[in-house]
Amino acid sequence: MGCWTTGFSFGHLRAQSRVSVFLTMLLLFTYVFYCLTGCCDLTPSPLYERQTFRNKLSSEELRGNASRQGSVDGAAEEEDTKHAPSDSSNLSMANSFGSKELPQAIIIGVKKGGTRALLEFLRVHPDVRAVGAEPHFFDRFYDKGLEWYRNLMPRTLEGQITMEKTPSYFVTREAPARVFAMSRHTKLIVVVRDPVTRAVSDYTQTLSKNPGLPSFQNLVFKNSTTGLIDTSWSAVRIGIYAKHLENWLRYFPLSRLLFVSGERLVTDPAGEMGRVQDFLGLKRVVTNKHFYFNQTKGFPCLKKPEGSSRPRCLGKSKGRAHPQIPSEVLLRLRDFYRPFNLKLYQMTGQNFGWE
Ligand SMILES: Nc1ncnc2c1ncn2[C@@H]1O[C@H](COP(=O)(O)OS(=O)(=O)O)[C@@H](OP(=O)(O)O)[C@H]1O
Repeated sequence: MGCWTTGFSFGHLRAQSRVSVFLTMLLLFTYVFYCLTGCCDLTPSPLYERQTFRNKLSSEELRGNASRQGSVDGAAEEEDTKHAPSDSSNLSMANSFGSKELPQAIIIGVKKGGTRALLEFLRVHPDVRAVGAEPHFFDRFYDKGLEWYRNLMPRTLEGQITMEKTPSYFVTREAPARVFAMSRHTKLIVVVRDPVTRAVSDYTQTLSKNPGLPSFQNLVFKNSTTGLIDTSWSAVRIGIYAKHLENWLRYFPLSRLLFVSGERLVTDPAGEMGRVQDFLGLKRVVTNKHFYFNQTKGFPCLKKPEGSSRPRCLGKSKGRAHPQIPSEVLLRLRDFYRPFNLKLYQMTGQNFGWE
């Protein structure tokens, strides 16, 4: 009886150790497989970075994103999770090679100019790696330091360009000095759009979040009888491009800046992309064959965006219908902007054709 009990215990123990060896092997195998698919980054970014970046920095973009299917406007981090399985594993692989670098080129503005479209079009280029969400480093999070900023960037290989877009940089007083302190060689891209349409687009976005907002005409005038425009309203202020540009030219020569026409980005995306690729010193890879005009959307869309095998347009928050604004209000605003527009044409040597 005693012998039987002892024999049983040994057998039991042997079985137990076999199970634990099996479990250890299984764990090891799973870990190795996990790493091979690029999911175990050896230099993981701090939890703060991941959470804050997703939840706070890009909240506007991510919020828009959550409700969309098959769109590319918003944080790429979120979008990547919506790709087909093969696409996402390719992306994980891509994310595990190379090193994180500070951006060599930044889309600094302007809000509602077409910055998302430009970034997504650029991401088609194999030599461009860009962070999808807006980091807001040079305006809101500068005190977090350059290392924090660099950690937000995707990994790049030799010869690839790191990019980001945060349209509010263009109108941030401190931004030029800060970007200059990072690198005087940073290439700066500004997508400009008719300031009147831009103001209406800006207003439309705010209205979509706050339906109780006063009317455009109520906000645009300081004094509606005299027709005095309220330049303290950000929707108006952002469109005084020449003023903001003066601020950048204190630090950067004009040759470091490229002005993209927001209008032509819609009517001739390949043409504008040609200029952008030249400016960035890239081969002209993104061409006409990458775009098609989507009649329903009313905008050019990508045949195959980065990491996807399906054509995709930007989401619902891009290309919204604008509310009807009385024509006399728009005319008054147009008069207001005219001298600033002419100044911009003179400063840049480009006529954007806004009447
Ligand atoms: N291809 C394509 N698809 C959709 N939308 C396009 C495209 N190209 C330019 N646009 C215009 O981009 C406007 C939004 O600009 P931004 O992306 O700079 O907006 S944001 O500042 O990031 O919120 C957006 O403004 P609204 O039309 O007022 O919504 C569009 O007119």
